[in-house]
Amino acid sequence: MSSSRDGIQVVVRLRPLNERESNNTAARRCLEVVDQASLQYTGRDAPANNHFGFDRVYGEQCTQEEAFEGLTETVRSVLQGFNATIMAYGQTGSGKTHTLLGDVCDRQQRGVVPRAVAELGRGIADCQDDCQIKVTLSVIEIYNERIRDLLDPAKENLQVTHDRERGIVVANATAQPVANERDCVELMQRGIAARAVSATAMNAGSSRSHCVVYLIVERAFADGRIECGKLCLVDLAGSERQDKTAAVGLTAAEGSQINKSLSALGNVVNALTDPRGKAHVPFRDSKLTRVLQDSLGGTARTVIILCCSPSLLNDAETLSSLRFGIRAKGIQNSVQANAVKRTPEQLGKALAAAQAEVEALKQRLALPGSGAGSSGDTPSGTGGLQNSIDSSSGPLQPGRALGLARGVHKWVLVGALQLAGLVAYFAAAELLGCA
Ligand SMILES: Nc1ncnc2c1ncn2[C@@H]1O[C@H](COP(=O)(O)OP(=O)(O)OP(=O)(O)O)[C@@H](O)[C@H]1O
Repeated sequence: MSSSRDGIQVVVRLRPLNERESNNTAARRCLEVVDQASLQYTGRDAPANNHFGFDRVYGEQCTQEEAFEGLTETVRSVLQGFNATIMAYGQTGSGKTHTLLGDVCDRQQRGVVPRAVAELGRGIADCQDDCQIKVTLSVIEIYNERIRDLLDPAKENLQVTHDRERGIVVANATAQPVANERDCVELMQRGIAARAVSATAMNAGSSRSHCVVYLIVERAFADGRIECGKLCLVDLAGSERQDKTAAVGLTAAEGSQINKSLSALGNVVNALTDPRGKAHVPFRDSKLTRVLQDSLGGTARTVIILCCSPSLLNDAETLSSLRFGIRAKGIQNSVQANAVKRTPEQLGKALAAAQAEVEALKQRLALPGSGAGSSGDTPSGTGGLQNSIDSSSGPLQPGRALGLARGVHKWVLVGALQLAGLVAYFAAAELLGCA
């Protein structure tokens, strides 16, 4: 299966100053947009080079529609069997939930998630392939290191597993089939309403959990193949300083869990971009990083939306988000489509074909004069493989050329035999459901 090395895309979105920030006498700004792909940090403790470049920078006047425009290709790739992740990152109150969800019922104000649902709907309508398409929706939250199913909140300690056809998944999370955009939006609203939210001094509707919406698209073809793509939309809880949020009791405890999982995320990003390479990547240090394992350094197309406050009151947090984003931009994913799932009939056919190949190769190895069964002093054994070696190897001595070809011929045949055996093994294992 082919894959391409793709850097994680990082875009920045500035939110407008809020009332408290614009009323504050010290309400100066810490960020200036320079152009569509860069900005300047003008806050305190500015680094020597205070220009930061990203894949795209959206200023305070950016509409929800504009914020989504650059994401359509990523969303549509799910219809070709890719995994894609769109994740909002930033301090508390910086606009993550506004960007990802917005006002789900308002066409102007709806955010990335409902727009992605609509985009998938358009992609399905445009699809020319002869296939049946099924879309399922799951909504989960990671709250205090436990994964809760927001479509069935009684399920509250779900586990993360790896699945061959879909990559990293939350096992046993409700995956509700959805027939149209309206179904999907209604269900999403139900899930989001069950999410843990509290009021803090920084945000009246502060999310106390990381929320992940999964849209899984399965395309079943007439020949039995099933292609599966997964769109993972992540609204992270925001990092917060207890002195600023004025959180106490449960809200403070939640804040410390949020910070802990975000620092695990930072550690994963640091390990993946360690210039010395080969660092251990601590994905298992938190549920959040485990859920994001195929999005960070894995096979998914990933876009991070850095949400930032441009107010000087939040300069330290904004600078920290910019630094996180620059680091994350250095992560390389090996983007590749998911494994195609096959029906038992198809697997049976693959198994029979592999067995036939094994038999044919065994017979060929046993044939006198094949040049592969013995140490190779038979005069023939000059198949297509040898011809290609002879012609590509230049003016070799005849004896040497023949010896080399015989050796290679033997090992290629043995290798092919082993490969065919492996194909047969995996086909049988998958057929029996134990792969
Ligand atoms: N681009 C924007 N335009 C207008 N209002 C915005 C924008 N971004 C955020 N807001 C407003 O700012 C407030 C905080 O935003 P939001 O709840 O999205 O922050 P958050 O980053 O999700 O915070 P938390 O991490 O605490 O959940 C909300 O009232 C939201 O409507």
